[in-house]
Amino acid sequence: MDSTVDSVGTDAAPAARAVGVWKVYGTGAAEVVALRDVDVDIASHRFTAIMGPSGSGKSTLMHCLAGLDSVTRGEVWVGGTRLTGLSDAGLTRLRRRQIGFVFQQFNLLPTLTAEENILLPLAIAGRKPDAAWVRTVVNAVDLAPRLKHRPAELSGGQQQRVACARALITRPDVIFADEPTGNLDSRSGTEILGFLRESVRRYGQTIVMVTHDPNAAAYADRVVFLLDGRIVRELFEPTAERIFEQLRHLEPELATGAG
Ligand SMILES: Nc1ncnc2c1ncn2[C@@H]1O[C@H](COP(=O)(O)OP(=O)(O)OP(=O)(O)O)[C@@H](O)[C@H]1O
Repeated sequence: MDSTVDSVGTDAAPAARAVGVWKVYGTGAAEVVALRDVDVDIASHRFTAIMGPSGSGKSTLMHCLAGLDSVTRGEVWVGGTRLTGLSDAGLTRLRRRQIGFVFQQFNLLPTLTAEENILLPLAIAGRKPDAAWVRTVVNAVDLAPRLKHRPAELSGGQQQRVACARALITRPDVIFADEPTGNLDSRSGTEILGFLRESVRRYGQTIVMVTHDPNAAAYADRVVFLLDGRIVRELFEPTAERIFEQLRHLEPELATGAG
């Protein structure tokens, strides 16, 4: 495990925060409380993983932190901006400028080349690419020979590397990665996790990743565990073994299966 980052504590202001966040879906008999009074600070220049059993609220928390979903009560901040209360246009602007996304399904535009996909967030924001930074990012994901290829001509791992480069190209306050290795074989998954880890260490990127996989979460500086909409534990400088141990307490059926 790369431990060049001193992962416990940082002087920088959090890159994102949830303060007393509740998320309730539906009403009456159909009501589901997905988040219950969640407080979390996402440290800047750190890699944070969110774990927990299915239905515990991981995706909901990520979507609320990223401004993709509204909260029922409480506040969400990204950088110095309070998301709660922003108009739809304001939220869209903030997502474009301050947030990057990596999805399980890659979500590349099929008609664009790898290079065009990578540069798309800059094009949408009307920003000129910084040639040196583009080169750095493309080399970091080892895609230089594939830039003119379309997604259908790339392997899953290569497509996810394009998606990572696209997320990094604007140097956002936070990159949110939703099961980024969920659709990849283990070798490609390891490459992606190595790249995410490196982007924190070398470029000071902030990353939040939802994952079910203890081996993936072990790349993070910190793992936050959700259960039934609440944050119940956290681990700093985690190992896969310690993460698995925590999950065994949260998921009794996993313990039975493992025993
Ligand atoms: N749009 C929605 N409408 C109603 N209920 C929802 C909606 N989205 C999520 N939920 C419910 O909120 C709870 C939390 O869901 P969420 O998807 O955040 O969990 P998760 O931990 O990401 O699960 P998984 O690991 O299975 O993806 C679940 O009970 C889920 O059924």
